Amino acid sequence: MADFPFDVVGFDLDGTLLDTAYDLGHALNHALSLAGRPTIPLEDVRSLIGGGTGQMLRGGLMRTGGIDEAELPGLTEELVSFYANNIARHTALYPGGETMLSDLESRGVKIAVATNKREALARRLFDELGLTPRLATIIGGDTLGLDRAKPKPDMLFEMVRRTGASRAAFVGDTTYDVGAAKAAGLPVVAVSFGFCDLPPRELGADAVIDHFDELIPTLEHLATA
Ligand SMILES: O=C(O)COP(=O)(O)O
Ligand SMILES: [Mg+2]
Repeated sequence: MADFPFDVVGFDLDGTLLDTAYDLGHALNHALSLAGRPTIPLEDVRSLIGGGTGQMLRGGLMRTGGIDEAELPGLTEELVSFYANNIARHTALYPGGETMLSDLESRGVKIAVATNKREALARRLFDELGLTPRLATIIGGDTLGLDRAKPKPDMLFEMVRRTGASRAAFVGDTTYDVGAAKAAGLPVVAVSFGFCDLPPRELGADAVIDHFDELIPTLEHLATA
């Protein structure tokens, strides 16, 4: 259908397209154990996801006694390597994700990803889930340099450039996503089922959806509003 208002829809990864909380939490707790810290419950891990692996580890260490800057680089690598080897044990698309992606594809819309996760981890995860061939581009938090990660707009400008989008929208779950999209001048939809670092309706998105079934009608509505 050529009349869909957007030719590219970009997605955040963690807490938006994929529920990664269990596998990320498992990796964080592995790193905390190596540091002699207590583990933290999965429910508490969710609020630490969105700023990238380094931020999640810092948050976990803060909650369990504080950060020792000297041990941070080594622990980060331990976390990343454990996560890479256990990346898709319990990770899956959120409900309705498969249908929503097919519906966008059938309208000729390109699907892109801009995540603060390291690009190599994102690629590995999408490869394991068989989703990589469906993605026009994958931009990670380190792709342009960590200083240009969301909430800076750079990753979304790069997404538009790489996909040749004439009209793009973005979908995310945190202030990092909404901040980046707004700074890049893109309409943004927040998902209330993600890791949301603020109550979803306070994220400042142009619309909030509670299920992926709502995404296509919401984007159509946004384009005419
Ligand atoms: O790994 C993270 O903490 C963030 O990743 P996201 O940008 O896909 O939410
Ligand atoms: Mg996210």
